[in-house]
Amino acid sequence: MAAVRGWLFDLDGVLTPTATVHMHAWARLFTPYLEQHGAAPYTDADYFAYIDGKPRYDGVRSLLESRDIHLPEGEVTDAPNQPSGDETVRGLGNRKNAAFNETLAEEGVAAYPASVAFLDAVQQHGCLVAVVSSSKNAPSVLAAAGLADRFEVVVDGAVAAREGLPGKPAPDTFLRAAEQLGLEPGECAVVEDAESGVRAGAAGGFAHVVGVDRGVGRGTLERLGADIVVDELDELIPLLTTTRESTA
Ligand SMILES: O=P(O)(O)OC[C@H]1O[C@@H](O)[C@H](O)[C@@H](O)[C@@H]1O
Repeated sequence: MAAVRGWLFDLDGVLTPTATVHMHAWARLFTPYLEQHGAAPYTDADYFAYIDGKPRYDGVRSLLESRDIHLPEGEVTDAPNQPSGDETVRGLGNRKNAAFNETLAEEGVAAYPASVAFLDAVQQHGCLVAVVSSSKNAPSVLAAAGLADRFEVVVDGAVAAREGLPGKPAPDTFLRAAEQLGLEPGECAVVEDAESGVRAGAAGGFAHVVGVDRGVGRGTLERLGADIVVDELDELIPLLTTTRESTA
């Protein structure tokens, strides 16, 4: 860890507890939808396997494919409340997003204290930091959590769409963040809680992939490529002790 000069953090589930907000919003979409369509019921395991960490419409498509349901893509402007039978992938994604924003506005966001402690520590050790999130809501979540000014670089879902970067599990968004920090992938560590995110980190040739176990499970995170798994990020602070010398 001493040679790491840049930390590339996922947001939802790593810095803020918003993976849970996303998870509930997806359940609000898919529980009634799958029931109405006579498909196998939606479970939390579906979220981890098919949706977690992926860009919004990739998550919709991936879950529907698991039930052998194939819908037209539609347009980003498709209404969230399309009538039954006329739904599109994008309309369903927009329905989930409305549910997400409703909860965010009602409940607000407080960052994980241990993650903020780790962020403080890596910055004190002279490392550069970026957020790499599939979410187009990343800027509003960062602002709500009081973290908007803490990162040199933010590569979120909107940046990825604008630049045509494939989303996680492809490594491209992490690689772009390293490039924007002016660092090689081998000088950066990726921090992720989602299966798709750990896969992306493992595919990118980074110095370390840190898994944060928020429900996926230590064994799965390790199998997919995490070389360290923690329950909370402040467990890593003692490993940073020599970083300042090596980056000076
Ligand atoms: O719909 P958004 O906010 O652009 O986010 C897409 C995805 O963003 C990821 O960060 C979350 O882990 C996923 O659960 C979410 O579905």
